[in-house]
Amino acid sequence: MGVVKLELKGISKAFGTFYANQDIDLVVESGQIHCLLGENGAGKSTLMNVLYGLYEPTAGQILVDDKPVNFRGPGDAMAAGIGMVHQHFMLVPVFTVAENVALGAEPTSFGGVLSIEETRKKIREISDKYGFDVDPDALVEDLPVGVQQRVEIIKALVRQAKVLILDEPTAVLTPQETDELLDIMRQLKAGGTSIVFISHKLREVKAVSDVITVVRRGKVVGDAPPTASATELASMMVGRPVSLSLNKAAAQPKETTFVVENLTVRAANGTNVVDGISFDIAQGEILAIAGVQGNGQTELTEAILGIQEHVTGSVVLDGKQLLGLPVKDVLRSGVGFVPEDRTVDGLVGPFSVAENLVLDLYDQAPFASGISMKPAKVAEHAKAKIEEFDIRTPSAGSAAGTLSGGNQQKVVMARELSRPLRLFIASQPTRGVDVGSIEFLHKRIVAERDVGTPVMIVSTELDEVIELADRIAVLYKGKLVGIVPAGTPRDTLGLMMAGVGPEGGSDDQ
Ligand SMILES: Nc1ncnc2c1ncn2[C@@H]1O[C@H](COP(=O)(O)OP(=O)(O)OP(=O)(O)O)[C@@H](O)[C@H]1O
Repeated sequence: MGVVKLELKGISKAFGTFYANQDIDLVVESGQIHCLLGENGAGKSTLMNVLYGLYEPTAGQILVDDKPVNFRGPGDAMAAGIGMVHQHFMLVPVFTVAENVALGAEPTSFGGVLSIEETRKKIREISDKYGFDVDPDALVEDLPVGVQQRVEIIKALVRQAKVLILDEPTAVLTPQETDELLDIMRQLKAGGTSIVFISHKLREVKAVSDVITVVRRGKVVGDAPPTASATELASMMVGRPVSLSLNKAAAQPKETTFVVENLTVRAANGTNVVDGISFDIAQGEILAIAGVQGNGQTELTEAILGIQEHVTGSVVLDGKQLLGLPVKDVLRSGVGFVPEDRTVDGLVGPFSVAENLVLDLYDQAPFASGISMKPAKVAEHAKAKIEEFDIRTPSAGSAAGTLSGGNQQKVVMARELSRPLRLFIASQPTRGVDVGSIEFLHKRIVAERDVGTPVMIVSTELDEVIELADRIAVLYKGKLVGIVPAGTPRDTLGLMMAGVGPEGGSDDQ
């Protein structure tokens, strides 16, 4: 027996005196894809954590098939037929798919522990039914992200989930993996599974949702049909009209001050993950590096920053060779850097928002004099940046790690864009950020260009590349397929991302 109807009634969740959810009513009908749409920090993940038994609500009730339930943990939620796939997967990399699926299965949740043999059989059944194409004997660490995500979905389905919560599942996927996931969601729905889907990408939301509930600042604003336009949805979630296109002025490039020549990064297995790359960026110009994730982007930016080993070639900024310098000296040369994974490299989670906003500057004027820090200056700076970048945080003293994903991203962007820069490098600058804040951050990046900073954007989002770039360099298997001007047709860029040069020749060997 599965869940037919799931109802949240008057759910509130407070952290201290701050209410992340306030009196939320939501009904998820059987076999529907129900989207939750809302700004960063609106309270979507918090609500899902309440529904999955991770947080106890401060007030309100959850009803499964009209009966009140009380979840004391995810085990209870699973037993009631609710499954959740988190953004950061909870898989053991060195185990096989079947071992991961069998792991931690609670006997009561589906009427008995499964043997590995039974688990493999079930995985095959589910995989065939929904077209998952997952091998139960594959090692998880060998699987692409998109397939690992399917393993998480299988885990939930083996535990007989009838309601599946997917919290920003496409944030980590390539465009092709995203299309495949949307297809899987449609198949699951056809099989009677309901899905609560969280995404900031309006195109996806409109493509798969049956109903869209918009939340703002912890409260439900209302429902919208998937036929609503992207602009309507955006303004409903933000509470003001949002412009979805940037309309930036043409670049006025000046002197070329950043030059990369023949940059090569050799991996432990002897292959070149970055293979003889050369490009330059002028002051007042944005070069976007496009490409499918995993084609050398991470290694390229890390090589420039001085984090990678086995790097050869040349990286010159303002006439100075950066290769071989410690990271600290690279940053002190005026390089602003937004890493692709903010939780690992961008923030110190237990530190406050205010401290994170001065991470590279805490020992310099005006935030320090001699060896003593000036807390009043740090607080003043935080107040200004929180306002300017619209960082939704209970206070400047809150630990950065407790902020919502999109707001953590805004902290990193605010910090890096708030000092005099000679070069700005941002990887996935708007990952997990809502449409209203994307509008702001994109304008801010263009403003940095317009004060004369060379800007390098690395993005797997073609929309973002097209929006921001003055020139576009496409990376494929560690090599540059070509550097083309802004305005190059999307189809040409798509082909280049698959390794086909701008003139039509294949760069694949
Ligand atoms: N464990 C926690 N402790 C304190 N505050 C928290 C905690 N978890 C969330 N919050 C606060 O609750 C608010 C809502 O966060 P939540 O993660 O639910 O937002 P969201 O809508 O999922 O945002 P995003 O789109 O950026 O992921 C945030 O302002 C955050 O600071």
